[in-house]
Amino acid sequence: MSSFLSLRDVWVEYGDKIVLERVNLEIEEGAFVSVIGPSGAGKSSLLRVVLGQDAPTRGTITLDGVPLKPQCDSDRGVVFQRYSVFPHLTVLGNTLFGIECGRAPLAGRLFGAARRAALAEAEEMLAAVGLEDSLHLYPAQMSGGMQQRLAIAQALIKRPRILLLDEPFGALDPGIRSDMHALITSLWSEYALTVMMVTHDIGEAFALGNRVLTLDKLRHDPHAPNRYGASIVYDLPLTRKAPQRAETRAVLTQSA
Ligand SMILES: Nc1ncnc2c1ncn2[C@@H]1O[C@H](COP(=O)(O)OP(=O)(O)OP(=O)(O)O)[C@@H](O)[C@H]1O
Repeated sequence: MSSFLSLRDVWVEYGDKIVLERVNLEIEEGAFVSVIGPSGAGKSSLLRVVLGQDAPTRGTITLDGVPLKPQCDSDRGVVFQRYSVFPHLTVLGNTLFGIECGRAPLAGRLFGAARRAALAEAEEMLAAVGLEDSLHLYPAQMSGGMQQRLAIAQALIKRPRILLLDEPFGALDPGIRSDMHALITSLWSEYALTVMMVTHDIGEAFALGNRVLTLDKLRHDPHAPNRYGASIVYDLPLTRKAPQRAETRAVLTQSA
């Protein structure tokens, strides 16, 4: 039986450069997987193939036993290090846009009762990330932490089953980072997410994940540095569990 997300013999190559080779990975639903490794090891490349932004050059990726489509879809949401929000839309507009794109792909706009329902949904999601008092602000009027909260709301509004995080807190100050750690832990449980997070911060990897993967090259050829790619060299299961819903409610209320 295949697990929730399954990578079998996945390779990522750019021309003659092998970035990832023979990546085999089984991820259970509800896991929080942190991915660490040296710069250039292929962490973001791994995330991109799971997101469907790039297709692996070899191998297969399945979600619930079904091959992943090589395109982004609502099963997968993503948050990058740099703000991926639209500067010309307010907080509410940014969040609503995600719903309208999904439900009215041609017009890009909902009307009447459908729009009112979408607004209520957007407001609820923004409350969950602690932005209920900032609905009418534009991104330029907000701190980096608030912009990342908005980016998380945008990713979650499509109700993805997998949340992909690429250095999501890398640009934030330490105090704000720890608030964001509490928030993401709460959302992991509250929305029953499977999370895959790339980070350079080993402390963050172990603090947030319940499984830590290290990507690195097992083989090096100093005369041909592109010849071998990285694979998973360590795969550490941790005993950390997603918090209970009652606990997350308390954190969400505090961070609001
Ligand atoms: N589109 C591309 N075309 C060619 N090479 C690429 C492309 N994308 C990534 N690479 C190369 O693949 C390698 C892995 O890049 P990737 O960004 O996945 O690594 P990373 O582990 O996330 O690095 P970092 O920690 O520095 O962000 C790098 O050598 C990079 O230059």
